[in-house]
Amino acid sequence: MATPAVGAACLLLARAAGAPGPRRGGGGGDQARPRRHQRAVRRRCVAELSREGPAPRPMPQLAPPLVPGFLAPPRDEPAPAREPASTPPPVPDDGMGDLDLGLELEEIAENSINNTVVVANEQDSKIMVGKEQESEIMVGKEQARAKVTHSIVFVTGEASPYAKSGGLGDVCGSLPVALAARGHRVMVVMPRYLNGTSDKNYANAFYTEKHIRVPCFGGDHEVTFFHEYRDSVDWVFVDHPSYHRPGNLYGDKFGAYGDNQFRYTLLCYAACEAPLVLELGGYIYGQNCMFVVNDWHASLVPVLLAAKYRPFGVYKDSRSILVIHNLAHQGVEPASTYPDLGLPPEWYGALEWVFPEWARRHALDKGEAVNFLKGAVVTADRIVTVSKGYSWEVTTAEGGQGLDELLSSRKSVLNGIVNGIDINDWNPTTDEHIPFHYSADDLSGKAKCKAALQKELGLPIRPDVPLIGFIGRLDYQKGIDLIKLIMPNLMREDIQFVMLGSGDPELEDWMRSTESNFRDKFRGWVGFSVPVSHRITAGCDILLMPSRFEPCGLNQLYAMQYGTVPVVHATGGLRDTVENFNPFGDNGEQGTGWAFAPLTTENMLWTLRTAISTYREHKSSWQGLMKRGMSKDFTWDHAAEQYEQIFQWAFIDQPYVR
Ligand SMILES: Nc1ncnc2c1ncn2[C@@H]1O[C@H](COP(=O)(O)OP(=O)(O)O[C@H]2O[C@H](CO)[C@@H](O)[C@H](O)[C@H]2O)[C@@H](O)[C@H]1O
Ligand SMILES: OC[C@H]1O[C@H](O[C@H]2[C@H](O)[C@@H](O)[C@@H](O[C@H]3[C@H](O)[C@@H](O)[C@@H](O)O[C@@H]3CO)O[C@@H]2CO)[C@H](O)[C@@H](O)[C@@H]1O
Repeated sequence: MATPAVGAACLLLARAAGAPGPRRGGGGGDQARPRRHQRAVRRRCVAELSREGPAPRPMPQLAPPLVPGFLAPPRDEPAPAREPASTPPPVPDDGMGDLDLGLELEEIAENSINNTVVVANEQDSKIMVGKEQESEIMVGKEQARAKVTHSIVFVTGEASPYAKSGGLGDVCGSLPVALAARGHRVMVVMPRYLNGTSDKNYANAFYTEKHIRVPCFGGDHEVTFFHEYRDSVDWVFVDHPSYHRPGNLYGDKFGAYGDNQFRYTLLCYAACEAPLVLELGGYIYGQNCMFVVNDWHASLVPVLLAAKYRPFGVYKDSRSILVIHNLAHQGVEPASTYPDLGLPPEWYGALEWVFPEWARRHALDKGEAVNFLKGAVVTADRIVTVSKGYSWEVTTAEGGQGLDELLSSRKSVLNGIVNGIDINDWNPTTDEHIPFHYSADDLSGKAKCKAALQKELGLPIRPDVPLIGFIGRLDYQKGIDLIKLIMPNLMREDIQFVMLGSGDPELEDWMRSTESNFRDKFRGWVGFSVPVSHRITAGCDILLMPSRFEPCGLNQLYAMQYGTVPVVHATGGLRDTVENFNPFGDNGEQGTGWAFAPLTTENMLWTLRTAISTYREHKSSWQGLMKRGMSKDFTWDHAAEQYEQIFQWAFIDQPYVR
């Protein structure tokens, strides 16, 4: 396996336009120090590594005795009071089999290799995974099982329904459930955000009585763990006062929180400890885990595994996979913050990031920074992007946001897997947020959803007018400024347009003013509302997504599932998932929407007009587009199977070590 040396990864990496930068003075502080320091410690490190290391920690057993994590406080310390629980926490399925079915723990242990349970055949598979799960995913379809199961630890800044700011929350809320349904033992570690709007979402999570002290940012910071077992997944919530604040997950109206680096450093340390210290359903997860680290918030995990655990013999048999949902957010802060992270000085090179001269703020700015995501690109055992198209784009100067050279150097371990959708949440035959249900066989409910949406929004109720929708974060990525440019032209057409989004305040204001200028045609719903997003997806005829780049995109998948025809910029996951309409295909009409390129206002307008005239003048073609989209299988099971292949490859290779 290509495991680039950290030193070799100290490239001078250009920051592409739009890539995140340090918020304080272009690197700030004493910027020369880390590099000098790094050279000195690298020399020291070589000497140290050639000496005999400390005695390895005992490997954990399948059953207790437990191996406490490094950061667990001494056992005689008083534990904080247990949060009163109205009902006892449910007993999780340990993923190791239902002992009532006749298997003894020892027998399972004998069958296990590296803590993975090898399933010989379908019959065994039913036994080994224990209780049959009543997941709704299984409705109408037998649940497929993994051939080899693992202990999987997802680490993420958000997971639906607990906390969601966008697509990352959707994926981390449903992929773990899909993997658990296939027989894996799955834990998700994320912050316990309180004092925002989501407190009630954590109501069933109970205090575990475990607390650890994280040595970083000049002190020992106590974090505690809460736990909920739901949908066969162990949802673990890391609790710390810095996660308890009004505003959204990552910032408030003044911008991103200044201490995000601290908040997600805590999360990463806690995630490394959780499998060692938490007895969930009576068992720890132990040291043979598959860490799935998502985006920059979780990116310190593979660095910690390599720098702070493996040198002491811990997590030697674990592997880590970095899942890149969006390269636009990398967690970049001034180089002077490196000592705050509690990492050995010699690991500075793994996170080192140097801005090109043009991106520096003043003549004395050396552009030195630390970059969390880069640290994971260097140290993760494998890398996954959320579509195949994006896995190529990130290796190009245009799409790599400054990490393209490094990602190219890791091509042999880089794959793309298109996201799935949670059909328990996003299903027009059962959706609890929409007023009428429908399917490809009977679309009458969709027409009723459209009328209900028009009524709800105060638009004229007209069945034949094309209703176009947009849903998304109001961010440069999503190309809303281009929608803004075509709006005067579009408003001359006999159409209706509804936008749901929040983010950039200028775009929010533009949505409000466009609504007041075109009261019979345009609605701008400023804010974040999951129910409204469902009703727009069901009620619209067309969904517009002119994203500049889109690692995967979920709204176009939801749209197709709901018979809403997507019109998208052919980029990343949008190009991978939306098939261009072709009225003259080999077997008749083909395609599920329109994917246009290049991304220009003329092209977008022209494509939208083509879609509008197809809607108006070619009703049967339109029905074909709707039905082909609705018949696509975007369920998570397919993606989950592909993730299993990545797990297998990761375990075949040696883990990252220096
Ligand atoms: N105002 C609002 N109200 C209610 N719901 C709203 C909303 N704004 C957005 N949403 C919801 O947030 C999600 C957005 O998901 P996307 O995948 O389209 O984009 P996002 O850029 O957030 O995700 C990133 O991660 C995902 C997951 O990997 C990738 O698909 C994507 O390309 C990448 O940019 C959808 O569920 C959408 O309905
Ligand atoms: O699910 C939606 C996206 O959520 C994540 O993106 C967030 C990002 O990780 C946060 O750091 C933050 O981004 C701020 C950025 O750090 C800051 O420099 C400035 O540009 O403002 C940004 C917005 O506050 O918020 C992002 C969500 O808005 C996740 O990483 C993405 O993959 C998801 O697309």
